Amino acid sequence: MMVRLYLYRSANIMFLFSIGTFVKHLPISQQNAFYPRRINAKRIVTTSSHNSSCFETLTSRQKNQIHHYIEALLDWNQKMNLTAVTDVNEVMKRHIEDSLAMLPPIRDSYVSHCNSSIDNLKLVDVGTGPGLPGLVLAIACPGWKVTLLESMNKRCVFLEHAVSVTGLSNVEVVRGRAESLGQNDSFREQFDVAVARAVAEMRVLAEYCLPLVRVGGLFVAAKGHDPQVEVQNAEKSIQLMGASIFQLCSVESHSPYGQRTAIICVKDHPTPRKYPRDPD
Ligand SMILES: C[S@@+](CC[C@H](N)C(=O)[O-])C[C@H]1O[C@@H](n2cnc3c(N)ncnc32)[C@H](O)[C@@H]1O
Repeated sequence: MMVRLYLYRSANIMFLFSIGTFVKHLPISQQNAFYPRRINAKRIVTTSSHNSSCFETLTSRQKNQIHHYIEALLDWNQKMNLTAVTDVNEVMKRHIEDSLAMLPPIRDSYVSHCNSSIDNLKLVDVGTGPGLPGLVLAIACPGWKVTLLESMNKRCVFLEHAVSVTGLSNVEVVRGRAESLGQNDSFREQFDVAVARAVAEMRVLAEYCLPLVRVGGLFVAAKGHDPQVEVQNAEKSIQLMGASIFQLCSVESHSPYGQRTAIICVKDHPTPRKYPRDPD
């Protein structure tokens, strides 16, 4: 009897585990059929996958700029820790294509939601590191005004060098912490879009990024294929910052990371003055 009960329970656990694993690997839009009430997003969409790489759509001038950037990145990487990737082709796939993959969701959601032209958008990349995705987006969209925000001085020195070798005139490098800039009126609520990739979990990122976004603007976080729990844990923080989750967008990236998710939040109200809080 005991053995039968044990076998029955084990079979149930195995079944639930395999369903969980199966669901985790579905695109976001289909995952939500299994978790209908988990995330309070206004739209759950999957972008069409791109058969050709985003890089191929760039002009030859832009492709050259990307090549100069990669050269500088790998050269300086020998002296300072900028990336774990050390091969040109890998940088192209893991960093360039992965950054460019964020463009369609940014463009689509901005055009469908924000009442201003996308051509001269003001974007801040929070925790840009060596310029990802911000510097790559600045190359792809020369009409945008891009601010690269980074707290580490030596990375900012590299960023200034990268801006110089690529000949970009639409990029400003700012050294500082997002928590401080969010309380500085020259930056607070001054951007149409804030982006962040590989900086912190969503709950923390919301407090870094949303104070910088104007009312009606967007915060776009680049995440992996399974951000459900992270997003759920961040819902309260996003609301506190005056925003709501507008869209979860699966992005077919040409990078080896495969499917990525763009989490898109829209700023509905001004952020209360006490946010972002001082980390010290
Ligand atoms: C893991 S790196 C990711 C860099 C880049 N976004 C990428 O995708 O490769 C995180 C970067 O965020 C910076 N950073 C972390 N917290 C920050 C903050 N509060 N304000 C500004 N930069 C921050 C770090 O110095 C680091 O360069």
